[in-house]
Amino acid sequence: MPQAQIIDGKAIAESVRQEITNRAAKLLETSGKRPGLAVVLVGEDPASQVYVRNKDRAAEACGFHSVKHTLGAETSEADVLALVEQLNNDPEIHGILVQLPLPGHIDESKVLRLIRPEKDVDGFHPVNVGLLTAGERDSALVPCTPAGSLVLLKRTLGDTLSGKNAVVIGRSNIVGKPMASLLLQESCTVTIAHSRTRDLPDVVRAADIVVAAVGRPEMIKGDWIKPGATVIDVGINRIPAPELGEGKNRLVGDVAFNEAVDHAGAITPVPGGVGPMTIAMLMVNTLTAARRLLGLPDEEPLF
Ligand SMILES: NC(=O)C1=CN([C@@H]2O[C@H](COP(=O)(O)OP(=O)(O)OC[C@H]3O[C@@H](n4cnc5c(N)ncnc54)[C@H](OP(=O)(O)O)[C@@H]3O)[C@@H](O)[C@H]2O)C=CC1
Ligand SMILES: Nc1nc(=O)c2c([nH]1)NC[C@@H]1CN(c3ccc(C(=O)N[C@@H](CCC(=O)O)C(=O)O)cc3)C=[N+]21
Repeated sequence: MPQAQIIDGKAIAESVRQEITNRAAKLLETSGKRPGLAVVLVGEDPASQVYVRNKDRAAEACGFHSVKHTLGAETSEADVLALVEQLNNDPEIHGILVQLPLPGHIDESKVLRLIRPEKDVDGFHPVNVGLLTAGERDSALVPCTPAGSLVLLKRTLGDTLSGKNAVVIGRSNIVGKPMASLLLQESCTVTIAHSRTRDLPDVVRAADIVVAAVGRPEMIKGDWIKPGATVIDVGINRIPAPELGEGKNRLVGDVAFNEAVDHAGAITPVPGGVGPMTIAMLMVNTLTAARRLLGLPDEEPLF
């Protein structure tokens, strides 16, 4: 079995961001408007700070108007809701993202439901979840990580997803469930696995496409992968890396990459796979939201 093709999420994300930069420049030319993205970070979670910084930088690089609101961990729920309301009504802002997780004293779903669906560039609002589930993907805003994972699958497999067995491991609202929706709409036969699934290795062995979104480092072993299957590893886990020095850690995915490369036909690396795509698809959603709020038709979808 030849070693798996490594799916270069970094390069594909860069090509998507380039396309968005071009489209935003044209929008500026024709309408004098820049897409506006507001990212809200509450608390000091280090990983969230990295992601929010990446998002802010990507938006700037795409020529967007980008605003970062950083609030202290003790900020009241009322203050967060008031900021969301202010952003809902800000004509310069077309996309709002409230970085998760929020501190425990704040009701996440209350905050997410307050975001105007048209500005919900995470695609977490029930209106967008409903549109996606109902198959009205073209009028929804689709969650960035599942959308990015689908772009990687299509760039790797072309339009051959129909009829393939797909196993999504994980059923979260931000990855697993919307990922399963997207794969179903591509006419895959979709299995959603979770912590109560029995005989998980055998379930995974039946899959032509595996999407791992569990949050457990290197849980999915190489011999769980059907020879030639395509593996999308969403997991981002920081594990101690003493070889890099005292107290150092490194990123690994949910898949035991070094084993899986000997079984898979194609696989995403961590880092450099799904992560950059999440950022790229946030740019896509922000431009889409801006055009719709400006009363302009959607452009050619990227997936
Ligand atoms: N690259 C990117 O852009 C992004 C990466 N991530 C990463 O993806 C991973 C998943 O995140 P998220 O979707 O928020 O997941 P959650 O932590 O919300 O949920 C984890 C899911 O995995 C399932 N699970 C846990 N243990 C097992 C097990 N032993 N066997 C099978 N299923 C199991 C859980 O099952 P149950 O429902 O039964 O509890 C749950 O559905 C994390 O590592 C996160 O960092 C997340 C978002 C974006
Ligand atoms: N409202 C909300 N929306 C999100 O989309 C959201 C969120 N909250 N909370 C957390 C998760 C996680 N997430 C990532 C974004 C970028 C990388 C990313 O850029 N990863 C790089 C590495 C970055 C690093 O160095 O850690 C890579 O995988 O190559 C990873 C993970 C978005 N999330």
